[in-house]
Amino acid sequence: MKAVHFGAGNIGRGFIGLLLDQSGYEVTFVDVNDEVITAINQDKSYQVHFADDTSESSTVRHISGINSMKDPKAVTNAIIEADIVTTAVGPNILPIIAKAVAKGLGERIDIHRKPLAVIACENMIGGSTLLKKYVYQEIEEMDREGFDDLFSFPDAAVDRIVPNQTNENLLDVTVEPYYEWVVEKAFIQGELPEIKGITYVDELGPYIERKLFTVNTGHAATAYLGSYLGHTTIFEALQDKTILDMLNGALQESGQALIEAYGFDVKTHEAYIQKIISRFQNPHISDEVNRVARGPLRKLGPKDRFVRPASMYLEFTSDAPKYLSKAMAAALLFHNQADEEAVQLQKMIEEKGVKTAFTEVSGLEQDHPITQAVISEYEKMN
Ligand SMILES: NC(=O)c1ccc[n+]([C@@H]2O[C@H](COP(=O)([O-])OP(=O)(O)OC[C@H]3O[C@@H](n4cnc5c(N)ncnc54)[C@H](O)[C@@H]3O)[C@@H](O)[C@H]2O)c1
Ligand SMILES: O=P(O)(O)OC[C@@H](O)[C@@H](O)[C@H](O)[C@H](O)CO
Repeated sequence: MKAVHFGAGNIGRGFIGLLLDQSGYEVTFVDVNDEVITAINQDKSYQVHFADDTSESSTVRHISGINSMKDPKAVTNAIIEADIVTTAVGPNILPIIAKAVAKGLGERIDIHRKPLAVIACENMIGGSTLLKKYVYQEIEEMDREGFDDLFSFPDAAVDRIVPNQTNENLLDVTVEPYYEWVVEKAFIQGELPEIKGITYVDELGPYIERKLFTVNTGHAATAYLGSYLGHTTIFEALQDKTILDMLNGALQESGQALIEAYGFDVKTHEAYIQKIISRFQNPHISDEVNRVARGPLRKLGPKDRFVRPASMYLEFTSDAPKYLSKAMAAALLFHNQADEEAVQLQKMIEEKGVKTAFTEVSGLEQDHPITQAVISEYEKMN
């Protein structure tokens, strides 16, 4: 069996590539990082190390790489032969890879009619659905029916902390042992891909929102508050009791919103929260605040990890959530010259004022209770 995976980065190598290899797939990584692709083709294997007391590792073999900038035809050919296509490139890159996916699927359909699932493994709601939208923008109207018959874009939730890192061997990657990969099976054409570690569900909504609004809400809150208070790593930030308390507060707020929306069991959800906090406190992982805080414009967006759970919270209470608001204020105070979105956000704040900048990014009105709470926290913190 053959898999094409876009994005040979942290999650690509440390999670999706590993599980595909363990499930018997030959994995072709597609990336624009020439150093990584060259190393994949030279070494033909790499090690995934698990960050715990055991220090165990797993070898990923049967891999090859394509630099999509240098050899787009090879990407098309790989998609023609693929039994599954996956991505882990980041939400902003989906419109870019859509062209290559559309080309590959378009040529594939002329050659054979085997169904294919394309699964975007990104931290967002509806990642595969969005990729499908971009792919369909690249094809002729008359080709859509053929695509609908054969190709599915099941949405997914992926969870495994893989920090940025430098290792002696470029391709090796250290990951936390925990993982979860949930895929919506409803619209998959043909047989469900057999991949060790995937949980197929009928409806992804509760799973992706629980993951994004607990793991990523908590992670981002820790990162922005950590950055504000001068910490460098997530582990270090959580040694600070003020931040740990705020993290707990934010996860209680998003937790109440999730329990109200999806009827999760209160005790089970509390255990989920505590498990996640303990994952953030893994002493074997050094995860930089700047990685977790990356892309504040995306993270403050209407459907993302702060605004959406805060809005859900407000639906059943009369007050804006205090801790989520503090975390959003800290996001507005996030400075990192190496992060394009952070630079852009600070420029917006400087030019338009913080309130207008926040409303433009979050999609909330100026007089919305969440806007008011965030700006009031910002003024206290600035
Ligand atoms: N790292 C984690 O802990 C983690 C966990 C769960 C989900 N995710 C999600 O996985 C996705 C990837 O995150 P990551 O941490 O692996 O990032 P990363 O930066 O380590 O990897 C992204 C890779 O995509 C490649 N890329 C960029 N443009 C490309 C293009 N046009 N075509 C092909 N490849 C391209 C980059 O060169 C890089 O190798 C994101 O959506 C992230 O939210 C990350
Ligand atoms: O990847 P992002 O930028 O959406 O979020 C940063 C981290 O919170 C994220 O990568 C987590 O490590 C991951 O989602 C854990 O499953």
